[in-house]
Amino acid sequence: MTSSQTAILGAGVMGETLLSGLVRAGRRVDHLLVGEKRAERAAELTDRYGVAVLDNVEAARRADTIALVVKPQDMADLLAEIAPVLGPGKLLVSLAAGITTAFIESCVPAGVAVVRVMPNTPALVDEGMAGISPGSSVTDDQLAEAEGLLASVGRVVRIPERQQDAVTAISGSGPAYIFYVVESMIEAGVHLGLPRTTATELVIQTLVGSAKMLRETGTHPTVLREQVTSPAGTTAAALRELEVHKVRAAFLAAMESARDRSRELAEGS
Ligand SMILES: NC(=O)C1=CN([C@@H]2O[C@H](COP(=O)(O)OP(=O)(O)OC[C@H]3O[C@@H](n4cnc5c(N)ncnc54)[C@H](O)[C@@H]3O)[C@@H](O)[C@H]2O)C=CC1
Ligand SMILES: O=C(O)[C@@H]1CCC=N1
Repeated sequence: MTSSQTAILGAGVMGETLLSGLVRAGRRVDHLLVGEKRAERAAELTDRYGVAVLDNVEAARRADTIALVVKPQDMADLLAEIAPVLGPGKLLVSLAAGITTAFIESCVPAGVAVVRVMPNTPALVDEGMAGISPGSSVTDDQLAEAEGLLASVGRVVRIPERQQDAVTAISGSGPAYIFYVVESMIEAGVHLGLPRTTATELVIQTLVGSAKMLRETGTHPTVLREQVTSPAGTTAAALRELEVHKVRAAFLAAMESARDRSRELAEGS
């Protein structure tokens, strides 16, 4: 376990997800620092984890690895604030959608290592999926350090940075699409007359079971779907309606839109 200090600047949903994962993974709380603009949120995190909350500049000065977990729109101001205490040897790990390593490098002194990551919220239960890409001056050890932060809360894949907007659209935003499908199926169950608690249990266990089949059998989803679809049966009737309502096309359009929005965030809008 590393003995160096890690700072998390911006401790909202994703910042706390990373913080809690590092704590669960056995990272010593006195090796973790938090910078958080909202005082009441900072107090909440100190209460919950016993972690020290400092101002951003002090946290960035003390830490070797600095996770940037503010909204993309807040990134330029945060970098301007901490740039004076950055220099070679510091590692910045950005979790922000859209923001490129080139942009971050342009805001900080030369020689600062920058790694771009796109995580997702299932990291909260150690089932996260993260895509990770190094900037222009990252050593193997620094990339491994950044990878280790995310590996403590799930899986990590190294990807070329040009794929980050697509990764954001698929796995970064992905849990929201799954939760949306789950909500829709529960509502449908209620519509069909099931008690809400029953519908909820049926849908969640079906989701978990299906996910486990995908992972454990390694069978292609098309084959698994065909196995459920009896000739002239109930599933075929349902799938025909999904095709009529262009659900597959809607998923493609939705993810293209997320990819495009990630690109726009890079331009500060
Ligand atoms: N929520 C998610 O599922 C995912 C979020 N992300 C990325 O993580 C980043 C954060 O997103 P969320 O946690 O959802 O947003 P959030 O709004 O919950 O958290 C952002 C936090 O940053 C704090 N903050 C803002 N400016 C600050 C500053 N200058 N210094 C210190 N703290 C500051 C805010 O008070 C807030 O607590 C975004 O860039 C987003 O693109 C990436 C993948 C998934
Ligand atoms: O919605 C967003 O912009 C962030 C990035 C990926 C998931 N949540």
